[in-house]
Amino acid sequence: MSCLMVERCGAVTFKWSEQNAVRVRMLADGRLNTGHAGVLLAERRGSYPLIGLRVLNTSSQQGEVESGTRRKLNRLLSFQRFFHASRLLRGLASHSPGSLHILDNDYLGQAAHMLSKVETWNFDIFLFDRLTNGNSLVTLMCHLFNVCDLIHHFQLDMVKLHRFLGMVQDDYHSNNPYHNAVHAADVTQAMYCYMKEPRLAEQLTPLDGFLGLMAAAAHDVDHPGVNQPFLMKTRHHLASLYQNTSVLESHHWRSTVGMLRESGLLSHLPANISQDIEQQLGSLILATDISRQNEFLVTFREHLDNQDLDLQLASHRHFMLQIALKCADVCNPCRDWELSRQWSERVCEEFYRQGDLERKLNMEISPLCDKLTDSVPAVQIGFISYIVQPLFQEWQRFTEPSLLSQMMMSNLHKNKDRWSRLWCVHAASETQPHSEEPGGGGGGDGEDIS
Ligand SMILES: Nc1ncnc2c1ncn2[C@@H]1O[C@@H]2COP(=O)(O)O[C@H]2[C@H]1O
Repeated sequence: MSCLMVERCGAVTFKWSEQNAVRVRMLADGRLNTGHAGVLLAERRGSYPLIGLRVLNTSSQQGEVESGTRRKLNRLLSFQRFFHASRLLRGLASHSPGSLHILDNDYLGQAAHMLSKVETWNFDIFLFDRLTNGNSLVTLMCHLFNVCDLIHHFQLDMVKLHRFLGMVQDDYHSNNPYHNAVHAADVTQAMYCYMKEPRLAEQLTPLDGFLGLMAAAAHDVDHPGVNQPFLMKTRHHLASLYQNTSVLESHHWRSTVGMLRESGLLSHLPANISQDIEQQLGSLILATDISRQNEFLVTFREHLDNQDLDLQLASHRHFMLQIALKCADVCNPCRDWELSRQWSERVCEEFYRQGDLERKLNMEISPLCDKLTDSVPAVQIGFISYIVQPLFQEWQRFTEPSLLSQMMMSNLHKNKDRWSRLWCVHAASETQPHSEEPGGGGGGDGEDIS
């Protein structure tokens, strides 16, 4: 028992202890300088380029940036790769098949108990992540693939599946407060709940189930923790690669395709099938671009008004998978308050970090990213009002309405009221008479939210 505890603590310590973190970072920097990691990682990920954040020299107005900041920026997008490589070199890959063995039986028992209720809306993904020692995404996906009979249906090789899921989980940045593997697991759990909605479940094929879960798990992989406008204004090479259009989503998709090919997960399928899967995954992941919210909402509303959704048509099922994934991606305000509040704080923390970076670089601070003026309650009220509520109103109509969608709407209203009360308290405590009005949403992406 004590031996197990030491190993378990060791695993956690490796991830979080500042001392070890510094060591890993120094290793990362060393490799960055010698270029060894570039070689090593290029071998591991042949399909897409190593990311280096080139925010420097973007504008003469920005002036000189001190070298410490320069180093930090270089790390912003590449650290995960170096971190992962260093773990591989030391045989510490978190997704090794035996990784759960270092957990107490007690923890495993509780995690298994949670999985037996995976379709419940108050599933606590933060607790599940702790119980699985940070392996929530891999553990959840393996479980869902089993219960949906996808392993048997697609004759998947379990080793390859585990390897693929491990790569996906590891390529999320654990130092992002919001866009990390726990968010991916949360979206996957929500997606599963939505695919279980009677109106959808009756019609979905195994391929739909496979695509829905895979897209949810991978939809934000390798997210750098800053948004598209930031990548554009800093002239990041991904922005030029994807011509300033769905830059992050395109990267999430192409990264997923790279990992699929590298793991060989679909290599036993005919080429036309695996190509179709890659394309459909792309269409699903690209639909999560929040700047396309209005486009999807209008089409969804039209279908509902005309009552012309025919879920026996593959194209209509695909559209509903896109909508379900979009709902899952922004469903955190529909969760119970305690879960919802944590996501709200995390997403705002990520916005504020971007804002702090922009301030440091003498750049204009992006909407919602200024911790001095954009309070969490104000950001939440705007996001709920302009993004979440309009989408979930239509989703509720689609489900005719189901118990789940009624519960989500009830949570949404309660959470909005609670943020409104908190906003009043916050506004009253502000000394300046011109405290901000609640508004905006969606992470300052300049999205169309009319
Ligand atoms: N609780 C929240 N408050 C504000 N914005 C959010 C919240 N949850 C999600 N978002 C935004 O919704 C966006 C959905 O797409 P992204 O993952 O690119 O980035 C996400 C965030 O910018």
